[in-house]
Amino acid sequence: MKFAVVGAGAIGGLLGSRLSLAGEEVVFIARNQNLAAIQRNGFRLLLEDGSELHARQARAVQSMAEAGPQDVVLLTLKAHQVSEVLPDLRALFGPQTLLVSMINGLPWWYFQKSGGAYEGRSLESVDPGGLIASQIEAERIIGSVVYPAAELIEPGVVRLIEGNRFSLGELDASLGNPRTPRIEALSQALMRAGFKAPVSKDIRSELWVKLWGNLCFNPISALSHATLEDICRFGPTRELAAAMMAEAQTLAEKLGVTFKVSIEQRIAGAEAVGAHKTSMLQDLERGRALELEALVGSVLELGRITNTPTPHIGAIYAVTALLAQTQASLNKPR
Ligand SMILES: NC(=O)C1=CN([C@@H]2O[C@H](COP(=O)(O)OP(=O)(O)OC[C@H]3O[C@@H](n4cnc5c(N)ncnc54)[C@H](OP(=O)(O)O)[C@@H]3O)[C@@H](O)[C@H]2O)C=CC1
Ligand SMILES: CC(C)(CO)C(=O)C(=O)O
Repeated sequence: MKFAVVGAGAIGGLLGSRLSLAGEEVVFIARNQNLAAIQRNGFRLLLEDGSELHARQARAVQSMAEAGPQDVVLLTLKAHQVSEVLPDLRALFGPQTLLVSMINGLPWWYFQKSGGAYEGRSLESVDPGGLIASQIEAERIIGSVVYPAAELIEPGVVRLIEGNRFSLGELDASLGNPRTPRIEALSQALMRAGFKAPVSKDIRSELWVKLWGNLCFNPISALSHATLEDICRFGPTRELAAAMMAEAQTLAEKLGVTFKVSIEQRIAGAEAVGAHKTSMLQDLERGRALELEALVGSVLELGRITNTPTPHIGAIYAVTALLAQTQASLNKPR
């Protein structure tokens, strides 16, 4: 299969390098030093056991028009970066091209093909004016939940910290056939590349269990510079995280989401990850934009839509948004 990886960073690099080594035809859409490094030396993947894989055959181009139509587009950008690639993205689309959204947080497509009371509604917090939804047909989209932790440690080099699972789901799985031929083929390709790629009957509920942790641990870590372990072991922040998760669970259940684990179990899972900095803290420390709207702003938006009080989430959002604003002004070229 022909794969284009749009976002040749930690997650995109992990996926693209292993797919390339498994014999798939992979092209990274990259830029700047990352583009030069991949063109010069392919993509290197450092595994948890210290071993290394080297995807020498992987191509990298800056222009999506140069890459041309693909079988699958893996969208592995940060949530706030999606809108900037829209003008060129359609060059990758053929009539049957799939787009797999491999991004943390509530996605722009959340209410597309959902069959619920909010069918087709766009989320202003992550897709202002519905621009993304207008450029990417819902029929192309496969939802995914990203579980591995990885880091782009230098251009063209990704270090895998832990994990190898990417859940997949048709957006209308709950309305019809969750195991379509196209999602089965995608799952098989990812499994041939060494990943776990289960096909979910309810990708939105699985997405929420991941988001349940991200919406609290990521902003709290950015505000405190603490790791997941620190946050879970310090009583007041453990209680704050639990309060935020309870608010989120109330509003999500109004939307038909089912949580298969308890708040305490989810917190225990985060604590088990250990002394790991969340991606939001890593972005803050590197002076990069934060995925605050996708992880927290979008949840507040759903709270308003469902008329659910979210005081703890709102308070943490306010302070983190100010932090992001302050950081942006400090990073502006003088
Ligand atoms: N890393 C992790 O451990 C985890 C990440 N996730 C999620 O996965 C998603 C991807 O995260 P991650 O891989 O860490 O992010 P990275 O920042 O490592 O990768 C994003 C890549 O996209 C590139 N990019 C951004 N805009 C463009 C553009 N217009 N044209 C070409 N390239 C572009 C960036 O290049 P440049 O550097 O030049 O900006 C960067 O290489 C996020 O939603 C994240 O929250 C989920 C679980 C864990
Ligand atoms: C790595 C992990 C799971 C920690 O919350 C994550 O999703 C993130 O950092 O964004």
